[in-house]
Amino acid sequence: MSLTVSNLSAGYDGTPILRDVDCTVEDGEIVGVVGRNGVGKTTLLKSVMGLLKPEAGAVQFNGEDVTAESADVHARSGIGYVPQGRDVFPGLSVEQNLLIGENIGAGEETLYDRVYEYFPILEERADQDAGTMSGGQQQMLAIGRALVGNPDLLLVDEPSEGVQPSIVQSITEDLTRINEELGTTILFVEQNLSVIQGLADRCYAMDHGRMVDELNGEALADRDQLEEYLVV
Ligand SMILES: Nc1ncnc2c1ncn2[C@@H]1O[C@H](COP(=O)(O)OP(=O)(O)OP(=O)(O)O)[C@@H](O)[C@H]1O
Repeated sequence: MSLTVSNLSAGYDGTPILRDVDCTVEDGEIVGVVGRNGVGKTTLLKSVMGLLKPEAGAVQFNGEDVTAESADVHARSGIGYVPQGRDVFPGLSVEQNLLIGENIGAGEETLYDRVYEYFPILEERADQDAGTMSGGQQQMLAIGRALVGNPDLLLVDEPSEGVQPSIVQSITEDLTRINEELGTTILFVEQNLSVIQGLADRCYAMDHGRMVDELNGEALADRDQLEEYLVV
């Protein structure tokens, strides 16, 4: 797995948001994208997933130019997407939500057993309507739905949003385990400092639609440095 984003520019209805964005994700890495509200983090993930057509630049996945491909082609070629706000289908059961993930994923080998192993609550609540679950449980379901199709790359948009603090920590650990045990590469967007530091091998900082910094090692461990990109 490799992902290379080069000189990417994208926006909405002619309003530019991303400007000349470059970033790479290597096989097996967990890479974060940090930045304040509205800097373009979600727009970047949507552009990578093919949910938004870039105006310029390129997205390469496994060495192939996939800039013009749609989201369903990306999903079948091994990219899983966990959207901001989770977007589970509230009136469908947990199991039906997972089945949708299987159908849009690569489809060769499904990972129901592994999903239930990481998130036992999803097996316990398999018949329950997704909309009746807590924010944290819905986040687990959204991750499980993306994981069940066995993606090589998982894009995760703000896993801590709307999730109570005790569950945030456990979701951070679950994503780390998924990366270590399944070899799933992860690119995530986040504003929660402990999630960023607990999860990322390195991270990019965005401001006004541009990549303005890359933090790893000591810089990533330095709370003050990270907070520059998080505190308004
Ligand atoms: N569908 C849309 N149509 C028009 N403008 C949009 C749309 N989605 C986002 N924007 C605008 O694009 C800019 C970047 O939004 P984006 O969601 O990418 O930021 P973000 O860094 O993910 O922030 P947040 O953490 O608040 O989600 C914002 O100014 C936002 O208002």
